[in-house]
Amino acid sequence: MIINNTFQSRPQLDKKFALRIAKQLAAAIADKGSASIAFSGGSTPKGLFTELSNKNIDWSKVTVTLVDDRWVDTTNNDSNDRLLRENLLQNYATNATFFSLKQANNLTESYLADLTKLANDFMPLDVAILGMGEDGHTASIFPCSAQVHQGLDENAEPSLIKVVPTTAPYERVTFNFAALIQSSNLYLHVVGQSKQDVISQALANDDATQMPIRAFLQNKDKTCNIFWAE
Ligand SMILES: O=C1O[C@H](COP(=O)(O)O)[C@@H](O)[C@H](O)[C@H]1O
Repeated sequence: MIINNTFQSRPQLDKKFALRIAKQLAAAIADKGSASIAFSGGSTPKGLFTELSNKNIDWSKVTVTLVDDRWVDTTNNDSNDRLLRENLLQNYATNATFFSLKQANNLTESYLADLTKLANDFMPLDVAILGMGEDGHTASIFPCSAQVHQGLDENAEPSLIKVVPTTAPYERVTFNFAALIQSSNLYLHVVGQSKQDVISQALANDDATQMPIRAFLQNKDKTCNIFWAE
C-alpha cells in the first residue's frame, strides 16, 4: 500500500518531511521513553538531514542508524556513515546515539550476527526511510546480487546481511526486508522525474526480485509513504 506525498520543490519536501519525522520520534519517546530511526544514504537525503538536525526534540533518547551502508572506511566520500555524521548528527541531533553499521574491518558472518544482536536493542524501528536506485534496489537489496532472495525473504529473521552488487561498487551491509517492514512508520524518499518513472515501473508488475522496492510498495499490511519532489 502506498500514500503519495508530492512537493513542488526539494526544500519544501525536506521541511515538511523533517517536521513529520520529528513529531513521530517525539511521540515514540513520549510513549515508550525512546525512539529509533534508520536513514538511507546516497545523494537524496542531505537537505532532510540538515532540517531534521535543527529540530528541538530529545535526541538523547533517539538511536539513529542506517538502513544500509557501503563497506568502505567511514572516512570515504561514499560512506553513508560519514554522510549521516556530517549532515544529521549536527545541531540538536548531536545528542543522538549513533549505531554505525561499520564497526569492524571485515564483513564476516559472525560480525553480522553480533551486529544484528546489538541492533535488537532498538528494533523494530519507529521510523525507516528508504531510498531507491534507478534499478529498483532499496536499502542495499540489489536485484543484480546473488543475495536478492535472501534480502527479500519474508520468513527470514529480521537481520543485517551482506550483499555484493554486481552493477554497483562496494560490498554492502543492509537490513533485510523482514527487519525493515516491521518499522512503525515506513517511508520512501525520492526526488526527480526519473525516480517517479521507476516507481511507475515498480507498480506495474509484482516480481520483487527484479525490483526489490516492489516488496515494500506492494506490501498488503504496511503503508509506505512516498515523499517525492521534482
Ligand atoms: O547505494 C545507495 O543508493 C540508494 C539510492 O541513492 P540515491 O543517490 O539515488 O539517492 C540509497 O538509498 C542507499 O542508501 C545507498 O546505499
